[in-house]
Formats: sequence, C-alpha cells, structure tokens
Amino acid sequence: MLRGKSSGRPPPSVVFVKTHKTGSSTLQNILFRLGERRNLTVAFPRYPYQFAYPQRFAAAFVEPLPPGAARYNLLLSHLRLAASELRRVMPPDSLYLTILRDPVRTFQSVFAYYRSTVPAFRPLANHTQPLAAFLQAPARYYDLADVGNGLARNPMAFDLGLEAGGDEGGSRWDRELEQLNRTFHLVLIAEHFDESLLLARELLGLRLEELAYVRLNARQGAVDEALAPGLARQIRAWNWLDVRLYRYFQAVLWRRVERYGYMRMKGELDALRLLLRETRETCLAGEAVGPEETADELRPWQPDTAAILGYNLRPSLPPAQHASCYRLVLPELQYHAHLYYRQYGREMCSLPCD
Ligand SMILES: Nc1ncnc2c1ncn2[C@@H]1O[C@H](COP(=O)(O)OS(=O)(=O)O)[C@@H](OP(=O)(O)O)[C@H]1O
Repeated sequence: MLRGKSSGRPPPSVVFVKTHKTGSSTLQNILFRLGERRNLTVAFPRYPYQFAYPQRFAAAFVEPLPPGAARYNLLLSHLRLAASELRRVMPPDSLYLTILRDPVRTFQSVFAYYRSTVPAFRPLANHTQPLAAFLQAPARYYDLADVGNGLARNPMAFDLGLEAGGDEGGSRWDRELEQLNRTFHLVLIAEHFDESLLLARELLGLRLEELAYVRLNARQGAVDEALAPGLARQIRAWNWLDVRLYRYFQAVLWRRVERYGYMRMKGELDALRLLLRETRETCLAGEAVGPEETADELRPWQPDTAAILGYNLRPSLPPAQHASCYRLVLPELQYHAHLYYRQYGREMCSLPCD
C-alpha cells in the first residue's frame, strides 16, 4: 500500500481538539496510527479517554511524561479548550487542529448518542419523537447552569471553550472567532474531510498513504435520517453559535483551498480517493456493520440510545497487513488503551489510582 515519498522531516507536535460527533474519531485514528508508527509520545488523560470533560482543560489532567521522554508529541483526546493550559503542556511549536461539522448533523448525532446522559435530553429518552419534542420547547429541558448540558446547545462552540449563554448578538462573537482562528493552524470541516486532510498533510509533512482512513463511529440508520425542513431550521436556531462558528471556518477552509490551488487539490483528491478505495478493498470484510455483527475487540463503545457501526477485517490477511488494517478499524477506546499500555507498560486507570 506504500506510495508517494516521505517528506523526511519528523512530524511536528500536534494538539487535536477532539470535538464531539464531528468525525473526530476518524481523524484521531489517523493521528494515533501516525504516533504509533513514528514512536511519538502521547499526552494521555490521567483517567481514561477524556481530559476531565466537560471541565475546561487543565495541565494537571495530563499523565506525566514516560521515563526517557523529553516532550509530548501528540495530544488527541476529548477536552474542553483552554488554550493557555494546553500551551503549558505541549511544546511551543505545536500545531493546533480541530474539526467542525454541519451543526444540524452534529446536533442530530449528539442528540442520538447522548440522549440518556446529557441532563437536558434525559427526560426524552423514551419519547416517540424525542428530537421534535425537545426542539419544540428546549427551554423546558435545558438548564444553562448545569455543566452536564454543555453538549445540549452549541456543542462545538462549547468544546472550543466558548460561553454562548443567551447572548446572540454583537461583535463579541466576531472577536471570539478571530481568536480561535489565531489559535488553530487548521480547522477541518467534516463535509470536506478529504480536502481538509490534504491541507493537514501539507502542514504535518505526511505521506499520502498516511491519510488512509475508514469512516469511524457512524450511527446505524444515520444516512437515511431525513429531517423535516422545519426541524433543521429549529436545530440551527437553537445552535446559533455553532452555525456562526461553522460558517466562519468553512470560509476559512475555502480560502486555504484556494491558496493551495484548485488543480493541485483536485489531482491529490483523485489520488487520495483511489488510496481509500484500495485500502477498503484490502482490509475490510465488507461495509460497516452493527454491533451484534462486529468482533468483540473491534466493537465501538455503544450508547443505549443508538447503534454504532464497526468493521470486520478480511479473513486471512498476511500478518503485516493484518496489523495495519487492524489499527485502521480499531475504535477510539481500544486504541487509547493499546497506546497507553505501549507507552507506560501498564493499564490505564479507570478511576483516580494515585
Ligand atoms: N470522515 C467523515 N466525514 C464526515 N463524517 C464523519 C466522518 N467520520 C465519521 N463521521 C461521522 O461523525 C460522527 C462521529 O463523530 P465522532 O467520532 O466525533 O464522535 S465522538 O464524539 O468521538 O463520539 C458520526 O456521525 P453520525 O453517524 O451522524 O452519528 C459519523 O458518521
């Protein structure tokens, strides 16, 4: 599967602010594989998988460096952004990345995935039309003061550390968005995932084949999910800051693509899509499947309100190919645990263990 030339330089340190339900696990998997291949040091949360989310990130949430390591190279787990604290942990020349997705799709996904865990959604867990019921009277369910409700309104803005509250107007948000634009070297857009990846590739100095991915963490039935136009409008109105954030960074992305060159981008997109097709054909037994059909160790974590798809591998792959295909489809929690063990020689703590 090797193609293209290595840029030769070591990849810079990367902070990936892993927003919720935006395609972030797919990008995290690409970066986990990069880290493993190049033996990079990962900044892990002290307790598993997330940096004490939904609290704002703090340097104290990070596991100490492993013996012999001088600096962290990658920080990739869910967190709520506090840029100054990240700078205390990560080298000053780190690249900051994040990803945004169409706010309507993001909210639908958040609502389905966290329906029984986010306090504002919980009363609707057994409703026959829970999303419509919520959007009809969100104020009835939503308490801004409850930090557990961070994902219940403007979830992407929340993850990026913004405090939306009820204040929709004014130039304050222009300044906040400009500040975020200064913090991030690249904001990927899920609807233009491949274009975004090619921009990330240039920034990180990656080979084309290092971009191979399969779509991870997809919900069963999500592709057929039709939304009444009124519902989409209600989602946008409720998540007004996410709409503003998304539009702003969508425009930023297109300016980047223009600078990159449309013809160059088109040629590289063709090559990337060929690589993705070949990767799927080489590695996968078939399309993504529901949890009951996925092998135990490759099954993504399942909320009780949605079924999350996983992949099975083509049987009898030669060992080297099996190893790379296995990592391509390895869900977030399993990959985290694997890399943590590799780095520290012990299991992650599921609770404070010091
Ligand atoms: N490459 C790419 N492009 C566009 N969309 C993608 C991509 N990869 C994953 N997805 C969709 O993103 C949703 C999962 O997001 P996350 O992995 O960020 O979820 S999580 O917060 O880590 O649980 C989930 O959305 P839903 O299926 O609507 O729930 C995935 O289908």
